[in-house]
Amino acid sequence: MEADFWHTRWENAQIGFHEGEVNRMLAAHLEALPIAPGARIFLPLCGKTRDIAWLLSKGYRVAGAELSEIAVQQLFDELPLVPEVTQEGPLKRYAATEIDILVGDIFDLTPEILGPVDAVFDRAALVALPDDMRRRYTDHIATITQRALQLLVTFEYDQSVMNGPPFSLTEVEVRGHYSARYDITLLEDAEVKGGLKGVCPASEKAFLLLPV
Ligand SMILES: C[S@@+](CC[C@H](N)C(=O)[O-])C[C@H]1O[C@@H](n2cnc3c(N)ncnc32)[C@H](O)[C@@H]1O
Repeated sequence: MEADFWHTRWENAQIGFHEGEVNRMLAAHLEALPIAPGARIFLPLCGKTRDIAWLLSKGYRVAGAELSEIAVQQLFDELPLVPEVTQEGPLKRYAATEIDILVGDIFDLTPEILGPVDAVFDRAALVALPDDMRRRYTDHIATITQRALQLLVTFEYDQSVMNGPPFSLTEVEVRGHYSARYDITLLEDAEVKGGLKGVCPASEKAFLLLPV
């Protein structure tokens, strides 16, 4: 997806992907992550997800990356927190106590700008990207996080019935992207109640990726 696609979605408040409450897979499986209290968790393509508020309330530190400044302004308004905003090369950093969100193209994010992270929570990030961007994205995530462990949430459905995003990913494709770098465990495979976008039978999967 091109940047304009996402900017337009945020400008027009077409954000059906936004859950408005903590993601069920995150709440169910956070305890499966071998991380210490206060760990720093990175949410790529974070939008204004309420997962951030939930993780902060559990005592974790949060980092995020998001293209849309509208999304990030709404995120801080809704937390509510007043950010300090600084420019870091092509990115902006919105920072407050225990939270840093880098605003701009995630492919401009470097390990130095991101800083060390202990885990990645990928919900609606890998599946938001078309096939030709996914290989670049998975390589980049592994690089900028120095192969931090991941909790990854994906959807699988008949792609001929509906167009993405979110795009359908099979377990084989997830393994194709990540098995050279991580041991992969399928934690849960659950039917999406009512179907994806209320129309398409789908399953939602949670994977734990531990660096090898
Ligand atoms: C499907 S939404 C998911 C948002 C969030 N993870 C959630 O669960 O609500 C994908 C988000 O990725 C952002 N995005 C898309 N391409 C991006 C890029 N290259 N760099 C940073 N963010 C990007 C979009 O603006 C959008 O907010």
